[in-house]
Amino acid sequence: MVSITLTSVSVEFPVFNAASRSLKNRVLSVATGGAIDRRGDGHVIVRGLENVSLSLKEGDRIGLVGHNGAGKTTLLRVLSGIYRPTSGSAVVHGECVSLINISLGIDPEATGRENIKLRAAMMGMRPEQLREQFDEIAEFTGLGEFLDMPFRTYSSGMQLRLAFSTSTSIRPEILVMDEWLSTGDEDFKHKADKRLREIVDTTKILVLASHSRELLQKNCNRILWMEHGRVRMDGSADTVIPAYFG
Ligand SMILES: Nc1ncnc2c1ncn2[C@@H]1O[C@H](COP(=O)(O)OP(=O)(O)OP(=O)(O)O)[C@@H](O)[C@H]1O
Repeated sequence: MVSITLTSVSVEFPVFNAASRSLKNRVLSVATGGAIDRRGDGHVIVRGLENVSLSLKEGDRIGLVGHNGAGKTTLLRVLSGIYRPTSGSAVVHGECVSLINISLGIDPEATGRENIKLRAAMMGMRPEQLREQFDEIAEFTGLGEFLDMPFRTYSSGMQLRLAFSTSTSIRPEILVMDEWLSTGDEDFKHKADKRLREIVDTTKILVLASHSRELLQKNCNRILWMEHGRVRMDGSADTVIPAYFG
């Protein structure tokens, strides 16, 4: 059974060169950022997540919302094993793939074709699976002869096409992503939307951080509203989306 359980998870980032004297009077009345605190030893920390407990089960299509710095990326990183909680525990049952890093596995000097292989390998795709899917991935990029040019010669939209096409060729049980995947030119966006839909339909648990009401409405059935590293609201998309977007 695929599931994710977080119990009292906190993630703290020590900051060694903060102008700490000016932090004394910080109040949490501003919407952005996690809590800034000073530990007993005088060191300043930023709390990316504070005491988050969650249980995600099969069929959950979670949307993460919250202002800048609310803790969405930090939570995605905990779910995909990039960060370990400073305290508390995160237990993930199931194969989890995260699409939160557009530059994962990319070598700017290598060609597009080589980079498809590098990135696929970094995502854990097996060689025989890659051989089977390579032509389809290359075709989906729509990059034609540019696939034989070094990646550094690509525009940002072309880089995105390559990363998107490669990343979305796998079908994990748990998919953790943010909204970089939803950008690109109109032409590609249409193709990408359809591809995204297929992935969303086949994964058992989806966690998507986004500032786009439309994207969340289309893909999510449960929304977590993060604020200052805590969960402010957790409920159905119908309830939380109107509450957050106002
Ligand atoms: N490497 C780091 N060092 C110090 N503080 C960090 C680090 N990464 C994140 N933070 C802090 O943790 C808090 C949560 O950041 P996070 O990136 O999770 O926010 P977010 O909700 O993804 O924001 P956004 O919508 O802007 O992407 C912020 O206050 C941020 O300053």
